[in-house]
Amino acid sequence: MQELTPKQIVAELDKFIIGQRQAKKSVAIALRNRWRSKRLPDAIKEEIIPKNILMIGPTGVGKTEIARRLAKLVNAPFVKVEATKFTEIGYVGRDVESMVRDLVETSIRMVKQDKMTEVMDKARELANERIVEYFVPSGKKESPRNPFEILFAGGTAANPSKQEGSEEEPALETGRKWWRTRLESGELEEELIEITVEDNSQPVMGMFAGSGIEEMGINIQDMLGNLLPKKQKRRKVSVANARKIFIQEEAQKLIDMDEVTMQAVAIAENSGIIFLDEIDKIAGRGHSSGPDVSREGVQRDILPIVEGSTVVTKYGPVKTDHILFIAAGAFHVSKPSDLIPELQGRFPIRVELTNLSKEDFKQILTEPANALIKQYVSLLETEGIAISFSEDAIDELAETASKVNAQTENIGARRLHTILEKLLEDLAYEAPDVKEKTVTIDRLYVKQKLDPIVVNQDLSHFIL
Ligand SMILES: Nc1ncnc2c1ncn2[C@@H]1O[C@H](COP(=O)(O)OP(=O)(O)OP(=O)(O)O)[C@@H](O)[C@H]1O
Repeated sequence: MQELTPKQIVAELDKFIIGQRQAKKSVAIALRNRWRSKRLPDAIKEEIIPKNILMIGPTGVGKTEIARRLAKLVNAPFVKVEATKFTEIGYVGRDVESMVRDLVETSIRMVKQDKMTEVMDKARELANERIVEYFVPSGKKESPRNPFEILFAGGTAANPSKQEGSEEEPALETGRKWWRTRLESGELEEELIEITVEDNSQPVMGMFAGSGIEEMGINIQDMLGNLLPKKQKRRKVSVANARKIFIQEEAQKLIDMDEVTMQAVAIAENSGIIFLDEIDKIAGRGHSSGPDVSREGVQRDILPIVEGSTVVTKYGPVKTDHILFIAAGAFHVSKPSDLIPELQGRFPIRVELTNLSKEDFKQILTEPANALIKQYVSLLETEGIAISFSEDAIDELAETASKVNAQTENIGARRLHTILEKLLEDLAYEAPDVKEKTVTIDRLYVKQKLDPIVVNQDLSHFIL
C-alpha cells in the first residue's frame, strides 16, 4: 500500500474525477509524504508534523469524491464528518472525538472483512460439514435428526447410512459421504432443515441512554453481551441459507479478533483519513448567540485531535498524530483566515477547486468509470432496453445543468443527478412494458422532457 507515486495517484483519480488537477496533486503529495515520513529515522519522524489539507470550493465540485477515492485507492479507512454537527444543541465537547472512534470502527470493519475473505474457503468447508452432520449426526454438533425423515419429506433416494449388516462406524462414514456428494451436487439447496442460531434480538438497555456513556464509545450491550449467556433459538431454513449462516459463524470463529483489533488500530492511526466537511461554517471567533455551541469552541475542541492526541475508544487508545485530515468548505462568507490561528496552521496545504464548466459536465456525464450515463445504460439493460445518447443530447444535458445551476442554486455536478433522473423518469417507469427495446436519446428528446421545467423557474426549484 501507498507505494504509488504522486503521478500514479493522480492518474488513478483521473479515472473518476474530471478536472480539479491541483486538488488531486495536493492529496497525492500528502499521501506520498506520509509514506516518506514512515521511512525516516524515529527521531526526525517525530519532528515532522504531518501536513493536512484544506480544500476550498463550492458544493458539488468533487471535494469529497477526491478524498473518498484517494482512500479507496490505497485501501485506507475513511470517514466524513460535518463540522457543523458539533455546533448543534446537545453537543458536549467530547463528541468531536467520535470522528476518531468512527474511523477505528471503519478500520475494524475493513480488516475483519479481509480476514473473513481469507478464511472463507475453510469456513465453507466447515459449514458444509455441519450440514452433513445434521443429516448424519455423529452425536457431536448440530442437533440430531433422523436421516430418514428427510427421505420421506423430500422423497429422495434411499439412504445407505443404514445398510443392513454393516458396522456402525463405516456405515456412518458411508452415509456422510453420500450426503456430502448430494450436497456438493447442489440438489439439497432447497431442503428445509432445523438449525440452532444465536438470538440477536437485544434486551432493552434504555436505562443507560442519555447517561453519556455512549459518548465514550463504550457500548453497554457489548460489555454485557459477553457476560450474559447467548440466547439461542431453533429455526427452519433451507440448506442454502443454513450454509450462509454457518459460514458466517465459522469464519467468525476462525479469525482472531485480538489480531484484527491490533491491526485495525494501527491502520487507522497510520493511514486513516478524516474528511471534515463544512469547516467554513465553524470559522469565526467569539461566541455566537443562542443555544448553539460557539463556533470557536468547536474549533478548540477539534484542535487537539488534529494536532495529535490520544482518543480512548473501545478498541483501546488511538493516537491521532498521523491521521490525515482533509478539511473542506465553500468559504463563501467566511475565509480560512477566520479560523483560529492554531487550526489554520494545521492545514497548511490549501487548494482551490474550481466551478465546473459545461465542458466538465459533458465529461462527467460520460467519462468516469462510474459515469452517470453508464449507470443508467446498465440499469435499463436489465430490462432488455438499450438506450444510447447522441452527442447533442449530452451537450444539451450539460447546457441544461449549467443553466439551472445559474438560475436556482449552484449545486455543481449534483445537478446532473437530478436532471438525468427527471429525463429518464418516464422511461424507467415504462421500461418493463415498452415494446420498443432500443431508445436513442437526442437533443430533441432532452428538450421535450426538460425544457418545460427549466423555463418555469418555480418548477425547477422543486424538480431539478
Ligand atoms: N469533478 C468531478 N468529476 C466527476 N464527478 C464529480 C465531480 N465533482 C462532483 N462530482 C460528482 O458530484 C457528486 C457530488 O460531489 P462531491 O460529493 O465531491 O461534492 P463536494 O465538492 O464534496 O461538495 P460538498 O462539500 O457539498 O459535499 C458526486 O456524486 C461526484 O461524483
